[in-house]
Amino acid sequence: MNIHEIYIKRAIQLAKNGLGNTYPNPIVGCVIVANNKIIGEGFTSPAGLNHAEVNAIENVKDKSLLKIATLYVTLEPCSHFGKTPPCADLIIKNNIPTVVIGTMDTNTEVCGKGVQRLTSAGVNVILGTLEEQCITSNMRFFSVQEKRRPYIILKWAQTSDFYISPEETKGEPMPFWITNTISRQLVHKWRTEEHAILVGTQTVVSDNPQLSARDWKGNNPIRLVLDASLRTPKNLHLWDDSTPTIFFISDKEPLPSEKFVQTSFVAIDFTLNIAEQIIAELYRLKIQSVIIEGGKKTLQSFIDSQLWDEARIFTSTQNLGSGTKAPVMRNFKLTSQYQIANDTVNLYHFCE
Ligand SMILES: NC(=O)C1=CN([C@@H]2O[C@H](COP(=O)(O)OP(=O)(O)OC[C@H]3O[C@@H](n4cnc5c(N)ncnc54)[C@H](OP(=O)(O)O)[C@@H]3O)[C@@H](O)[C@H]2O)C=CC1
Ligand SMILES: Nc1c(N[C@@H]2O[C@H](COP(=O)(O)O)[C@@H](O)[C@H]2O)[nH]c(=O)[nH]c1=O
Ligand SMILES: [Zn+2]
Repeated sequence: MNIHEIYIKRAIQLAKNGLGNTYPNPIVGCVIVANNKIIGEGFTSPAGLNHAEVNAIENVKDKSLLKIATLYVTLEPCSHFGKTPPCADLIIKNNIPTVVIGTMDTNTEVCGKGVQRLTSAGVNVILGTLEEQCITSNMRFFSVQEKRRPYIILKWAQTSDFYISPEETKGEPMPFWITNTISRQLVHKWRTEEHAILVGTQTVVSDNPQLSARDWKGNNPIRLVLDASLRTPKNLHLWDDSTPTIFFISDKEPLPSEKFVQTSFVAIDFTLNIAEQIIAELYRLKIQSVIIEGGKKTLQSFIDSQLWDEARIFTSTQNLGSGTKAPVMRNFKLTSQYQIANDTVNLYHFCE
């Protein structure tokens, strides 16, 4: 690894601190180096607040060092007035002579313009250090830019004989836990990282899920529910209006007359491909990622439509013998595997 790669790698680590807090902005990390020492570091603050470069520059104690410093940043500095002024201008104003950039910003408002602004002010710009890793660190943002859809993660828990739940039981709806409590806490961490979370109607009716990240520090994702005929009983958690929630309902159904603050409704045609329609709607809403947590029919709709990027599957050691079968995977490659006590986590990526 050369010296530029070492500092960009550190900037990638910093960027990850912003995961789940910056939507709809990308996550960016920035490191400022002078005399072979890091003199400032920063990462993107929540949307509307400081970009990574601003935080890194603000964190430099001795600002006189900026005129001999190199600024490392994972994504091309912005050049437009969004909710904050352009970072390229701030770099120029502080007379930073060299900027090393991981990857270009494909957002049309920025693409190339940040670099152009810097070079025309005489800044020495070095492009493309650890480019692939910088793109991967912002896979949600780049999915929206390039594929014009959110990054899609499938997640489920199955028994060793491939069931995701037992036969329907009567009584209060609640989840049947297959995984251990540590695995479930990891799922809450994952929820804080994604922009939205989706489940199908039967999961809501059977499990009464909350879909919150209550066992981890961070933001709750936007809850998305499939509910063609609005058959979810009104006493279930998803109607509690406690967090932004979107019900996907049939375009043949009337919209509910009740007033909500954080709950809204989107009509789709349930006779057509629902995965495609949901994803198009999420793109329109500028949602950068979605974790789909079941059930079988909903997950299978996305698998069969080849609309997913990652699948995170827990397998426990218990057997159920009967119940709802796990979805059947297609177009995948196994990319990693690890244990959480008795649970095995397999990570798959989509491949054509
Ligand atoms: N172990 C685990 O990780 C998980 C287990 N589960 C379990 O899975 C079970 C539920 O799974 P499952 O029965 O498959 O149900 P789903 O939760 O996937 O919901 C299915 C319903 O969603 C709507 N829907 C989903 N996909 C489509 C489509 N392509 N076209 C039209 N409508 C669609 C339909 O609603 P409608 O009928 O209203 O028209 C359908 O009946 C529960 O027992 C739950 O406990 C659930 C999540 C995770
Ligand atoms: N049963 C099962 C899962 N089930 C998923 O978690 C949802 C419940 O979420 P919440 O109400 O927020 O705790 C449930 O509806 C289903 O989507 N998840 C897992 O990690 N392991 C498990 O064994
Ligand atoms: Zn900026």
